Amino acid sequence: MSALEDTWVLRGVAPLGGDPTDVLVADGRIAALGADVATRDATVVDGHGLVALPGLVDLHTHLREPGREDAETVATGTLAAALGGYTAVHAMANTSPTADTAGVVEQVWRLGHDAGWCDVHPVGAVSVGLAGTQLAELAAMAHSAARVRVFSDDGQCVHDPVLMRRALEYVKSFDGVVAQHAQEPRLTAGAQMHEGIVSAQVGLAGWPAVAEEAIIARDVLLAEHVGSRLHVLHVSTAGSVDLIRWAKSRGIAVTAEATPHHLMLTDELARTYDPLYKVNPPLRTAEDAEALREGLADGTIDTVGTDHAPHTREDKDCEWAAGAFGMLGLETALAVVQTLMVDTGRMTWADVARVMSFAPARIGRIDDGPMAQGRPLAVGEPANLVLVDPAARWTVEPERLASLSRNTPYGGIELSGRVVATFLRGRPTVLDGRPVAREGATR
Ligand SMILES: NC(=O)N[C@@H](CC(=O)O)C(=O)O
Ligand SMILES: [Zn+2]
Ligand SMILES: [Zn+2]
Repeated sequence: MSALEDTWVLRGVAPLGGDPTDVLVADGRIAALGADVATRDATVVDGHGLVALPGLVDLHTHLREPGREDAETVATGTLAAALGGYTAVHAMANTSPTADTAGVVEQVWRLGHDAGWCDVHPVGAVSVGLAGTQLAELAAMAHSAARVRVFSDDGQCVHDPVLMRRALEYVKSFDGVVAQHAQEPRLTAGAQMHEGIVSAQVGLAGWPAVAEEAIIARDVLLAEHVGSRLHVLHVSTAGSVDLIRWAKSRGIAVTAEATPHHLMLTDELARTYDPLYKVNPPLRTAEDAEALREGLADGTIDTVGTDHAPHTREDKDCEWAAGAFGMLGLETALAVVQTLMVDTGRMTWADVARVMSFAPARIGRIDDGPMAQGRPLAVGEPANLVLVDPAARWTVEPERLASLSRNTPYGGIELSGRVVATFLRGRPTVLDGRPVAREGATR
């Protein structure tokens, strides 16, 4: 690569929404910050009016490869991630075969590396085949080339308390974390949507809030008992936020995630009977969504995770009960967060960097070493950056998304904030809102 290609000046950008400055990117790192940095041999990006954030990190992405390459591949999902401002994603283990061995996690890691859009950190399954009975080879995955630190049966709840306890104990030896999909299976058998007034009116089987809250209550106590790290995925109820607030006040090592869709959307959408709005956990009430926004703003909720869950048309263009659970998220997450939290004055851009980059990188233990993510925008740090135009307003058009699937719940909705550029260790993956393929990358 010539100097021209790997030296960049980002003119007049606002790091974390602060005072405008120039950023010099050279040799994959932030080489200088300040007014009028040298431009010789550099490509200049006019960044006036743009906010610079550390590259976003998702702790909760479904890439569907191996097994469901008709819904998403590592290449298409990570392209969607780059366009959404992400420089790293954690790929959930509910693939086919399950990512429950060193071999499968290394395969996913390598596919991500070869595609080159962003770093892919595989999540390892907690139990063999996500079956919830036998512990998977956690240490082998941790010590593989993929260096797995996050373990989850996401899609399924680790409902056996003994298995959950063993997993929490086991991951301590390599500073891992168990990420729980909190869903009591007996209380949610056959459930289709949130249990409440709307489910009664539309006649769909309900998924009660207590089915989530009971597992969170149990798991924070288990995490306290064994002195291990617990991460709660896709928190969806006001009661869950209260439980996590309580656990944190006791000093329990729990972190929690909210998804963009649980922050923005409610169970009223089930009245459409369109399975586009069918997701696990289900969209809840307006009061629950407000409690999540409050918890995100006050730090009870640590991260926004997309739970990007691509599904094919065949799995979504059907009646509600037959539809698959899940919705897309990578290309819209930052705009949803800006629209709900920044434009309303509830969060600053520094807060956005915290919940979408610093905290998820720290939880996943990828904030260290040459591949470090979620680092401050400072001289010497790896140049993982996203430039956002906060003044842009756009209407989500499902057909224009890079994901192989089309199941976004935001089609036709106007959001604010567009990703203009994404840099992965000094190399642009997105410029002018369009993908920039790396030479020799797989497609
Ligand atoms: N969220 C969903 O509704 N679906 C996810 C699984 C999960 O995150 O539980 C999927 O893999 O499709
Ligand atoms: Zn889940
Ligand atoms: Zn998920």
